[in-house]
Amino acid sequence: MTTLDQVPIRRALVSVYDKSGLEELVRGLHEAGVTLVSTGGSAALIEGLGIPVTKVEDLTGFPECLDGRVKTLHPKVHAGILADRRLDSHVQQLADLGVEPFDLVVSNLYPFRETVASGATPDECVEQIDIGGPSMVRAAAKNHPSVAIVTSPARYGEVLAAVAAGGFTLAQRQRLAAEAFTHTASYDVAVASWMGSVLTDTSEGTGFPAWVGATWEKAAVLRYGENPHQPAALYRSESAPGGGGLAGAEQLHGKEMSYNNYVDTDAARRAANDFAEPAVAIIKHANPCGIAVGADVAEAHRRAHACDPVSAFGGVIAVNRPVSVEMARQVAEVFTEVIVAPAYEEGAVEVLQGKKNIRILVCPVDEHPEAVEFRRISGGVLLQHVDHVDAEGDDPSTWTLATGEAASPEVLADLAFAWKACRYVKSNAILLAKDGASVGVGMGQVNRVDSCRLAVERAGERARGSVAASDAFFPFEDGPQVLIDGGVAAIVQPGGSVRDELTIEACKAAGVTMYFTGTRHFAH
Ligand SMILES: NC(=O)c1ncn([C@@H]2O[C@H](COP(=O)(O)O)[C@@H](O)[C@H]2O)c1NC=O
Repeated sequence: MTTLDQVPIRRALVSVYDKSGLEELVRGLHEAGVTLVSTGGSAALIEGLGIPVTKVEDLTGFPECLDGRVKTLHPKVHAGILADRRLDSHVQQLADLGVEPFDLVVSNLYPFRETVASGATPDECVEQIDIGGPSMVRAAAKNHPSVAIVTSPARYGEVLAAVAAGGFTLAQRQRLAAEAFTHTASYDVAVASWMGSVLTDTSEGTGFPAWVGATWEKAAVLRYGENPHQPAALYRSESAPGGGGLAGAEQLHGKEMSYNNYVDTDAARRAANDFAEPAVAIIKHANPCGIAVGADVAEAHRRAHACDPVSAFGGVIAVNRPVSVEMARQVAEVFTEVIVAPAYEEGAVEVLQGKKNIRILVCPVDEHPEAVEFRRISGGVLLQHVDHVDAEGDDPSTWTLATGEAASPEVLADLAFAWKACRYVKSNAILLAKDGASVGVGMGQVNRVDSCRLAVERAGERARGSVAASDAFFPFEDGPQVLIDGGVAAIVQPGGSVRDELTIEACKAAGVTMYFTGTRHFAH
């Protein structure tokens, strides 16, 4: 079979919902002598420009009908798109049938995602499921050896350049075809996801639909992955609520973000953004080495940093309010890999830019944080609801006093802070806090007593009079005993061990208050 490298563009089918850039495109096509065929709204726009255009209904002899549900779904259109002009038999059949071939199809689809996001009714959403558009796009993409398909207004400049150059090359048509199938595949995933979870419940009451699809668009190739021998890239979710999140953050300064920077920054944002008051989290290797709230961000940062200044070196900082100049000055004193904030007050970025290497990111606090998280395992993926604050058992008024005197409002506030903060620490997690700031963190140990030792050791003298939170129950009294010996005044933990009595006895003997939350906050 012969290969058609360049196919001159003489006849184009135009049917676009997004009409941006259409005027320049059709003017350019017309000036280059390209014949235009088009659907209702697109044809009206072209006609309005004084450019000759054949309406699809005049081509087919069949009116657009059913409120636009049937426009291009006609053999005269689809035979013109699908004829493989490398085959004499196809060329002959077109001639016999009196069908003229198309060299170019320009189409983009009804705004289904946007309609769903607007809170439209199911009927309105269904009406925005494009049928004729994807059929044309897929047909032209399949037949890329003969036809060029363009789905993005961003490509219109290339179309005009190709027309002038004698047509798209085969390699260009292949790339456009791949882009077109991405366009329709991503569209269909959005439709199928909505149908299987919003329109109807395919989860059989479990809350997890029978099928889950997601589409991701390459945003950047990273220098490398977790280690230099691992190639890596960043892909952006095409269905993320608001389309933002960390993957959509704007970088104002500094070296390119690395794979590990993204992982740590994600952990940092998650920790800082869950607090209502000004909060700062400093993360190393996905664990907080300091987390604190304050009257303002500068105070929160000072206190978070003070938790473990040694580990904060080379850390990633997230803050849930605009960075002030005062905070920027403090941050600039310490080697910091990344700072991420919803905004920067005037002058703050300039102060931070004094440090050549710090990566400065702007990323709004997510209005609708993702409710479900995925974790890949070999051959599959695990889904779970994100462990957001306000889980049952997070409100101190629901806690049970297991032993000791009821905590004063100040101590209770510290316990509530510690309980909230410890969920951002990898298990087994023990977090010591005082006055709304962590003072010692024991993370990621394979037994809870070692996490207690680590937290107390890191807190040093500050352990005395602090409060402790444990992300899960104590299986034995050895862990709590370490905390008691370190001078901890009160403990909060889920409770629920068969040996809770031993832990209660140890606290009682030391006069230490202990609350049970009934909720666990493992983070693996
Ligand atoms: N039904 C059809 O035959 C049909 N053919 C093309 N469309 C869509 O109609 C839109 C363009 O319509 P108009 O040119 O009338 O503004 C495009 O988004 C295109 O994908 C159709 N609409 C829906 O399925």
